[in-house]
Amino acid sequence: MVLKKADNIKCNEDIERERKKCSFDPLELTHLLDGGPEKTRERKEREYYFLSEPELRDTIPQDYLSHKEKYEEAVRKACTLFRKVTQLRDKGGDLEIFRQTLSGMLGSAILKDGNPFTLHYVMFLPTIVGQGTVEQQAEWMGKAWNCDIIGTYAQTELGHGTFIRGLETTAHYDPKTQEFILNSPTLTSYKWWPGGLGQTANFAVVVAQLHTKGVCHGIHPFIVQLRDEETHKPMPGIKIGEIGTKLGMNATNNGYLGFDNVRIPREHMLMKNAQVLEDGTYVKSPSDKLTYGTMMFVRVIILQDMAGYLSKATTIAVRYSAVRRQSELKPGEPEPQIIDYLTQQYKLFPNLAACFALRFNATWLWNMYNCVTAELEEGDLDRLPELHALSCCMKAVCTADAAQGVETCRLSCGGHGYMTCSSMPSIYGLVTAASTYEGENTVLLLQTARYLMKAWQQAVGGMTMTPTVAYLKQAVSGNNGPWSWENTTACIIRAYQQVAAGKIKMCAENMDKRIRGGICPEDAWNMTSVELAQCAEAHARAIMVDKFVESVLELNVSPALKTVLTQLSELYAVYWLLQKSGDFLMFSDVTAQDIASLQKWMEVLLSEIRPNAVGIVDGFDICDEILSSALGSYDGRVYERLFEEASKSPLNKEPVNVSFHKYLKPFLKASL
Ligand SMILES: Cc1cc2nc3c(=O)[nH]c(=O)nc-3n(C[C@H](O)[C@H](O)[C@H](O)COP(=O)(O)OP(=O)(O)OC[C@H]3O[C@@H](n4cnc5c(N)ncnc54)[C@H](O)[C@@H]3O)c2cc1C
Repeated sequence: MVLKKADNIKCNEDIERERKKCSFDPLELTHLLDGGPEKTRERKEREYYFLSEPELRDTIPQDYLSHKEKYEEAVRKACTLFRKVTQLRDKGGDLEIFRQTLSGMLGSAILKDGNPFTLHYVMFLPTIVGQGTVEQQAEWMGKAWNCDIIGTYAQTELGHGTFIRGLETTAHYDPKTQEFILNSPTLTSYKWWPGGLGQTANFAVVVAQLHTKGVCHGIHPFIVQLRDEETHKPMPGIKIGEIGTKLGMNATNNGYLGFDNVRIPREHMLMKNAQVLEDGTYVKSPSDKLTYGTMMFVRVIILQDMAGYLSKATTIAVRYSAVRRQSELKPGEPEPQIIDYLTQQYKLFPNLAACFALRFNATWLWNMYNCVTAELEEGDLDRLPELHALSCCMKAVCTADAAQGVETCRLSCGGHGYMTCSSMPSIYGLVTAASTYEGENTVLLLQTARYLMKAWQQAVGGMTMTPTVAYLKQAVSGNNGPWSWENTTACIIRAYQQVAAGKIKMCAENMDKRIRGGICPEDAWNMTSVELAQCAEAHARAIMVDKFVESVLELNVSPALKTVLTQLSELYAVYWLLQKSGDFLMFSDVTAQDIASLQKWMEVLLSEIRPNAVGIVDGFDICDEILSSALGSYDGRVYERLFEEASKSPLNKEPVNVSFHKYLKPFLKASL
């Protein structure tokens, strides 16, 4: 399909019939998701501006390129892309252009296997803003913003990713020259993973252990020049390269980096928080937590991206399921559309619902992030732990659910979902990486659990609780009020909170028992950590269900759309309850009979959503160029497109491949 839907496109008949069945206006949904008709128009204009640019199109599918060619193509496209982005920005465009073209749907349509410039915008620039002094910002921001330099963020090392205090790169201050000397003392101290580091970036924010006056003050960020600005050759003492091929994101140019007595001026340490004075005196940061700022910002963006990628996967899977006919439901009758199998609906619709859950929760967390940062500017750090705990567990649950969701969507497309031209493999590659980067998911859940353990103690001690853990008070008092189960979201939300509180309480008790039994707190923590990670997940699910339901309730949309969104929020709530039914039976007032009636409710919801499924994904309004999928295009011409894609294989360009003469024929004729 083209960027603008032409009237003369001949669509597959089944998909056309689906569109006629829709009970609401998909355009209203599009406007809601974009934030209004004007925003939709702006987005589409932007998509047209970029996607109609011939230089940004693939001449042959990327999968047929070598690793080196993929990278070179990615750099070519990234330069064209950001030239166009800069032109738009200079005409008064807002920051949303960067979001859309970097990590958003548009960006992943143009650079399908990752963008070697992403780290420059997503980590290098924000770190300078977040951790640089006003003078440092004045010096570096202009250069970085105008792409006079390209930066990356080098934190992870070969030996340490999660445990950043264990990083081994050193930065020793030399007061005589007022320079830091950077070194990689061991093999495991080599930086490993930073995007764009391999052959693209010429500068980096490097995280290293700061030593001054013979004392190590822990990790701090430094701006380091990696490559000469003219020749792009590595600077003296810099050992640099690319780490090799990966499951996905093969064009992001992830790199390694080592230092051999690399000297940088004192002013290159980012000193908004901690400082080193000329004579080497160390001035501590007012709060260690200030350095969390950039990380949290990125996590919120990750949530928004997960919602986008899952919307892409569900659009492909739902449209394909409407076109595909297979087997028979009743003997002798025509083959049904596979979307009519309840098991298929069970694969697709909870993921359709999750797209909205992720979106609404990303917006909610974004608003909270903005409030807390405003409070931070005023010196008020009170809500920082709550925000940090939320961003950790929500990032973990959303990325894990999105990866599982994309994989389920791929499976729902049968064999054709395994083809790269379905786009499912590349979407999965992008999404599953997010479970590891920006905080490994289990580790993040355990960070939230640490907060929840403290919150539990506060609730037990009768202290005032912040809103997102206020439900613990009820669990402490044991006063649940009069209770009879009804199949309503209000009841379900309460049950989710009971589960989270029950699991948190159980962890606190198990920790306590172990410690009282003579086990040291650290070992008790490790021994309880499976349950601790699960209690953080339960907390995230309680929040996500609550915020999804609340967001839909507050929407000012037509009754027809409201009904659909309500069904989706109910499905999301019921689906996850049934997935975790053991927990609900153990910790909430839900009984076995209630589970049976909830199962029925879920089946009803699946059948209610069924006629609107294609309308809902049409409402996501992801154009064919962005979907880039033979299975998911608007016109539903799946089989024609699969053939078109196969014809692009270089192997089909010649009737007989050279290997026949070289190997196959001698083998066949050898009379073994
Ligand atoms: C696609 C991609 C892009 C990346 N980009 C960058 C980048 O631009 N810049 C950068 O600096 N880094 C980057 N990284 C690195 C990334 O930040 C790390 O991989 C991540 O922080 C996890 O660290 P690790 O790989 O050392 O895993 P590990 O920490 O070694 O984790 C391995 C296992 O150990 C477990 N584990 C570790 N610690 C604990 C604990 N305390 N308790 C319980 N279990 C634990 C984990 O749960 C996991 O199962 C990238 C990674 C990927 C995959």
